[in-house]
Amino acid sequence: MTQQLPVAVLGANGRMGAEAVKAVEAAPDMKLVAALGRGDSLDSLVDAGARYVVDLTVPESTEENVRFAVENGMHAVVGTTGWDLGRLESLETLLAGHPEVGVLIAPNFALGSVLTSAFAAKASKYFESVEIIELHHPDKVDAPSGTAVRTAQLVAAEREAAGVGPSPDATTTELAGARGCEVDGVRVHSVRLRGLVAHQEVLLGGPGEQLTLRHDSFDRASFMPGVLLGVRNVAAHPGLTVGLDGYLDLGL
Ligand SMILES: NC(=O)C1=CN([C@@H]2O[C@H](COP(=O)(O)OP(=O)(O)OC[C@H]3O[C@@H](n4cnc5c(N)ncnc54)[C@H](O)[C@@H]3O)[C@@H](O)[C@H]2O)C=CC1
Ligand SMILES: O=C(O)C1=N[C@H](C(=O)O)C[C@H](O)C1
Repeated sequence: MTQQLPVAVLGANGRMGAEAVKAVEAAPDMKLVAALGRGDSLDSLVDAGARYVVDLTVPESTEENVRFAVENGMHAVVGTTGWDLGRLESLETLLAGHPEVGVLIAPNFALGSVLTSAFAAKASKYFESVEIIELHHPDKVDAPSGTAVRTAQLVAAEREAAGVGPSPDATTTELAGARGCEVDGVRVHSVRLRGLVAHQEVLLGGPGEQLTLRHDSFDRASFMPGVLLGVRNVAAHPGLTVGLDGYLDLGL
């Protein structure tokens, strides 16, 4: 058997981290060498011989964690939200000094979600209107979701390239928040409801018709194949990759 990939999970006591620990332990080509929770020292990653770091922590911690990984030559697979343009630019600058290291920032590890975002972006230039509704469990600390932000960015880029204007909207009077927030000109609405896990709808509207693209993660098991795929591929993709689609051949 080929050598197992030495993997560390950060945020190991969280909802996603606990699931990732189980997934890595069950993967025959990986060895879990560290499982860190809040307050644990990052130096223990070096002592444990980690070569791959899976970050599933919180927006306040993830940047420092990834910086530590990169500076110590470890590849990072990151599911944590909060990676805005400024953070991504700083990370790219850091990675330029460590050209052998790969980092994957994956707003969503579920294959169905990645496909939904890609399909939505492709379809969006054929419709006058587009809005996104993301629906999550009420323990989520950030809104809108990272997935919705990423989807809106992909949609906006595709529409701009095709010369499609903004979605029509005659609203002149609004109770604050009634029309959601705007990401790159695309309206995003966030629902938080007990019982939900992670769900998203992209609504596309044209005269007399509507196309709805919906993805549902009913269980965090849905994210694990993507986490493992990320670990298996990150070393072969030095530098920064945003979105699991960067490792897939979607042919779109
Ligand atoms: N990319 C994807 O497919 C998915 C991404 N997420 C994102 O992953 C992140 C985690 O989500 P959940 O597991 O639901 O949150 P959670 O709150 O259950 O878990 C986060 C854990 O990280 C720990 N933590 C905070 N700072 C830390 C540090 N410096 N080192 C080690 N551990 C630290 C916390 O104590 C907590 O146990 C969120 O940003 C969420 O949006 C969640 C689901 C899927
Ligand atoms: O916090 C969550 O639960 C999730 N976070 C990610 C996001 O913000 O998009 C991925 C998924 O939606 C679940």
